[in-house]
Amino acid sequence: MKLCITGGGTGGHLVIAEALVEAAVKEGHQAIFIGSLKGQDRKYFESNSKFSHVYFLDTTGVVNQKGFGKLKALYKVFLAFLKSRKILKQHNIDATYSVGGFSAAPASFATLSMFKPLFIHEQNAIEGRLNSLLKPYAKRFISAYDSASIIQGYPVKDVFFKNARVRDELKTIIFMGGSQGAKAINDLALSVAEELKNKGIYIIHQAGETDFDRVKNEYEKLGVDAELYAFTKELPSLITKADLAVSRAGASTLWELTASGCPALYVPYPYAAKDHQFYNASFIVENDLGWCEREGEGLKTKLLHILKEPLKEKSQTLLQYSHKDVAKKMIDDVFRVLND
Ligand SMILES: CC(=O)N[C@H]1[C@@H](OP(=O)(O)OP(=O)(O)OC[C@H]2O[C@@H](n3ccc(=O)[nH]c3=O)[C@H](O)[C@@H]2O)O[C@H](CO)[C@@H](O)[C@@H]1O
Repeated sequence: MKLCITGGGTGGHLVIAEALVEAAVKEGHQAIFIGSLKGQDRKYFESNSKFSHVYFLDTTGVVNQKGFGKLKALYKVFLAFLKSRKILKQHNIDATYSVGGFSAAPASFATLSMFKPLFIHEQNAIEGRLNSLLKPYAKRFISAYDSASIIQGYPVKDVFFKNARVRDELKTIIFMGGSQGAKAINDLALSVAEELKNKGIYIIHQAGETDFDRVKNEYEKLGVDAELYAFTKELPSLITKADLAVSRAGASTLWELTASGCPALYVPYPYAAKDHQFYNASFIVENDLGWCEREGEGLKTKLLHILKEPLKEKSQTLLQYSHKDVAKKMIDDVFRVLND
């Protein structure tokens, strides 16, 4: 089977594309990638991936544009749609899996225009605009937050399950800002760094590329020896080391922490479309698996309170909420649909 995987923009979409291509290749299939020149698509797949071919088309987001900008963005999508049709034909693609984000639009529409099946993975608790638009025409709509989804669970990498463990005692804390870093989480970490040091709690901190130097300087001024990263491919092993996380509620990170059994305080990105990060974290709070607090004055107090909370029960229960082999199930499902 020859698949096209499309979409991206941020790490949260791209890790799903990565999980899918890895599962596809493992099952003896081939996959190409169609993404955008904008966003993080090239950083993830340009020089190192399991895709047989990768294409980065000239597209930008449409929904956030106004007036002439919107027309220009739509025209770019149209040109990329024509290009995608050529690419899909050239590779004789059987089906397309969209992982969402604006860069998914051209290849998704091209797939439908060629009467090939389109599969969609929605990462978030609130549907993205493009995903909602395409949903009625898709063969499948897979989401960890939808009880009607034919496949349950989130396609988390195996490594998180392999190294999962029950957290009992708070020795190490990890601060994570998602694929782009988060200033609010960086500021929170710095505001409690001395207290953590005094309690003997070791700090791991993924600060993002743009704020990295400032955060490094601040830790130096405070005399706190934190293990600091801008962006790191070592996140799975860092999460394994941690007993508690303070994190944005990006869907991939949230399900990775869940699979790992690491309880977390989620601080949703306040400007996420339709506040989806808050809703991503809602099930964590509703099921007493962790905590969620919006940015603002109460955040530091909340974290200091959580430092005294027991972790074991939450950690144990988190492990029961994870589903293994979801990416493989998604690929097997495409194969089944094509051979029905
Ligand atoms: C600001 C925004 O709109 N963010 C969205 C984006 O988040 P974002 O791109 O931050 O995505 P997630 O938190 O879902 O995933 C980030 C991924 O990058 C990995 N990682 C991160 C940092 C690092 O240094 N190294 C590393 O490997 C994480 O392990 C994870 O696999 O996509 C998610 C999935 O659609 C959404 O839920 C988020 O709301």
